[in-house]
Amino acid sequence: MKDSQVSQANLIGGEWAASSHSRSNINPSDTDDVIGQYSSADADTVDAAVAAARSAFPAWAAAGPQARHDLLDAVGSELLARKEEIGRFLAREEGKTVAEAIGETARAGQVFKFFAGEALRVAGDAQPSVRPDIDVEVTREPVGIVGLITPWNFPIAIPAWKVAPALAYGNCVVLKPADLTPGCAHVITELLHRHGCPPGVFNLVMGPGSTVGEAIIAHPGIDAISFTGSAGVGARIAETCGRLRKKVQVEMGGKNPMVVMDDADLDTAIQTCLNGAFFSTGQRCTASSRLIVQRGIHDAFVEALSREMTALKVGDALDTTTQIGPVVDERQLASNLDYIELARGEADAVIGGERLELEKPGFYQAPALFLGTDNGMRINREEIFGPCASVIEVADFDEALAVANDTEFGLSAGICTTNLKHANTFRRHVQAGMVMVNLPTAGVDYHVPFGGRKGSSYGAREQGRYAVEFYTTVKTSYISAG
Ligand SMILES: NC(=O)C1=CN([C@@H]2O[C@H](COP(=O)(O)OP(=O)(O)OC[C@H]3O[C@@H](n4cnc5c(N)ncnc54)[C@H](OP(=O)(O)O)[C@@H]3O)[C@@H](O)[C@H]2O)C=CC1
Ligand SMILES: O=C(O)CCC(=O)C(=O)O
Repeated sequence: MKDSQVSQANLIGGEWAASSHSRSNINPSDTDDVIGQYSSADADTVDAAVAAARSAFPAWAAAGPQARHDLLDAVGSELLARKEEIGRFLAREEGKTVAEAIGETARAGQVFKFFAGEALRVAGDAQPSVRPDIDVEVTREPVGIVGLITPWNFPIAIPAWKVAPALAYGNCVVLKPADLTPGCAHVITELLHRHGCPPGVFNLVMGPGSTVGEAIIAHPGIDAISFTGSAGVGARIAETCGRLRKKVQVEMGGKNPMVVMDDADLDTAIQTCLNGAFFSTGQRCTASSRLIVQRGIHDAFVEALSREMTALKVGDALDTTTQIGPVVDERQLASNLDYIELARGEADAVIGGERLELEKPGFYQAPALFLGTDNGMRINREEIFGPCASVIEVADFDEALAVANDTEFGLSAGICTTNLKHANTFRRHVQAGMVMVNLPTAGVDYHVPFGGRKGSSYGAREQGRYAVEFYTTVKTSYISAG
């Protein structure tokens, strides 16, 4: 145990509430480094959080835009001012590189600032009625109490992009972060608390999804659920919320295609694929896991990508020379290694993919490239969520587009090409919520909608001004002079 180890509590009704159970938060780059003990909530804690949120809701819903703006703006400013310190903490907790973690922290700060502005811009509609002497007004009201369930792979940005719009539009929040990475959500909680968030408006309940998450989903006092995570859990949550008549938004996995055409600039294609497939240790729902490469460029592409991939430095997330941090935990690493073993049977060849033993005890894996694969293989159907990508060779543009769309997912899709017709046709016909031309499939802006189609997403889009659709409900009023 190190000196920096802390003991962190949940926040219920504006009070820090330690539980009798806690969980050790472990650094995946160095499993001897215990970051702290984080309280584990239970169903009673969830009850208390929901009761606090319900009693705070009328005043917060009526608080008006200035108070909401000021709170979110203050949190955003502090995240930006402290992005390096908080970013290093994120790298230590989750394992992405310091540069990526500082970038993610800045993104969380920008998200809070963006929704501070949006709190001032909640607009309605005034329309004439089709009947004489009647006015119609369409206004937006908060949904109520929202339960937010977040994953470990963006431990500060995803809580930020759910919490900030929820509060901006006048909702009260119960947040359950991933049990692997509660520390970053705790940082946001501490900032909201210190910058004067009224008691009960925001509540933090840490602990496992199987107990705390389930209690949030089932709770009759929660009006809406926003979830990001695996496809299986997301689908079950959407079904349960449908049955319970709760508003729901689920963001799940991807099997994102990156098409490389013969006319692509090879350097652009290599940098785009390296980033999209392997950066952030491949632990992004937007990662490019299927590299669909046209025959004429295939051999040069494979040669250059293999060379660049094997040169990537895997190591301690806190070492600034590291390019690929560790996998988040032993379970995810074991799952990646199982897929790599499967690839040894399915693909013609596998480059990399070994477990690495480095100086510190951590969950290190060499990036893996699967060659000579086809789109029907399991490695090309299931989300792996590690630094692993397949190459699928195709004859022409039509085949590339058909392979890109032949998946149950539809989150992000990309194409590397210098041909405007290919770029435009791909943009129009690819079945994905986000399309990238000569850019990695991962790494998105904070002020525009984020989300997918088919098995990747269900419900209204997240982020940007489109977030208003999920976090508000519309009321249509008819007014006659009488
Ligand atoms: N789309 C994305 O961004 C992400 C996708 N994934 C995918 O999911 C796989 C597994 O990762 P994992 O972290 O286990 O993803 P999960 O879907 O299990 O976790 C996401 C969040 O949901 C919670 N949760 C889990 N089970 C339930 C439940 N029954 N009811 C309510 N909440 C629940 C988790 O809690 P807790 O973890 O605390 O128990 C966590 O907060 C990855 O390998 C990857 O394929 C994972 C993370 C992000
Ligand atoms: O690619 C990004 O910038 C965001 C990815 C993301 O939200 C996720 O992996 O959950």
